[in-house]
Amino acid sequence: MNSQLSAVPAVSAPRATFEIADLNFFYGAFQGLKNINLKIHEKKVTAFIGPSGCGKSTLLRTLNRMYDLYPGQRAEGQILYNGRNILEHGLDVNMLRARVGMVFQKPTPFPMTVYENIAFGVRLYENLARGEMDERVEWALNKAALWGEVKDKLHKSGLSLSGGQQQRLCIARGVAVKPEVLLLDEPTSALDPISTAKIEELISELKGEYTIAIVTHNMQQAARCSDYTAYMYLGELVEFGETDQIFMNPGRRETQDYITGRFG
Ligand SMILES: Nc1ncnc2c1ncn2[C@@H]1O[C@H](COP(=O)(O)OP(=O)(O)OP(=O)(O)O)[C@@H](O)[C@H]1O
Repeated sequence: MNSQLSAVPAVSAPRATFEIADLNFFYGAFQGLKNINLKIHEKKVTAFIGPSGCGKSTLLRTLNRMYDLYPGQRAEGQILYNGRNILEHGLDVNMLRARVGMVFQKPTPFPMTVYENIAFGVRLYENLARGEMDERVEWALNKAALWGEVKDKLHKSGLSLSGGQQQRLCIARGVAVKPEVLLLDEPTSALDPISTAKIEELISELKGEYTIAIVTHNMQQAARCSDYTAYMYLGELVEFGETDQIFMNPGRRETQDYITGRFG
């Protein structure tokens, strides 16, 4: 008998891109997030779900300190990103936002050409020769599954594209600076079903290379696109786990009520 043990592949825990510990967030005197503890896993999609006003966008906006732009908003606690607490004073927020890109609910192309929408952000961080910039623009538009539709319109205004194309242009703009993380805040809520399907396909493709966090109101979208799901309610994280488990076998009654539409 062959006594040699067959090789068992090692199952390693996924690496966390962000480790959020005891995070509290305040809009002036109002507390928008309460003691959040959560890991966002590397090269996976994490969906934030929960009823309106529960703090999903607030949580997303802490991950690249977008809230810094608004007076009176502040975060306390710790968000470790590559071993560093990004909530610390003195952090270079521009560098953070280059590593952690964001796409908003409403497509927000700059009032510039398709080409410039992408080149503009790249120029903030890199000094590329014209040919290299052309390559980067094509690469980013390909990543966002948009190149075929716009390659003959590179010098037309980004605002002349359809809503779904504009949103993919915003994703291309985010990807062009080669971030590590993409934060998507309800990226398809303003789009028709065909554009929504394209963005969902894109999310599945991008997750091989990027850590993605997505806020969505669409339960099917969370179930289709994400690997992990966080259910939030009134500023608290109620339940977090693998998406299959959260949807098929939630541990908390509140989570089940929400995902089955019995909430409220
Ligand atoms: N600028 C602000 N000033 C004060 N309170 C705010 C501000 N933005 C959000 N809030 C409050 O913080 C809480 C969380 O809001 P947030 O936008 O994160 O919720 P959400 O879960 O993303 O909601 P929705 O699904 O409706 O977008 C809400 O009670 C909201 O009213």
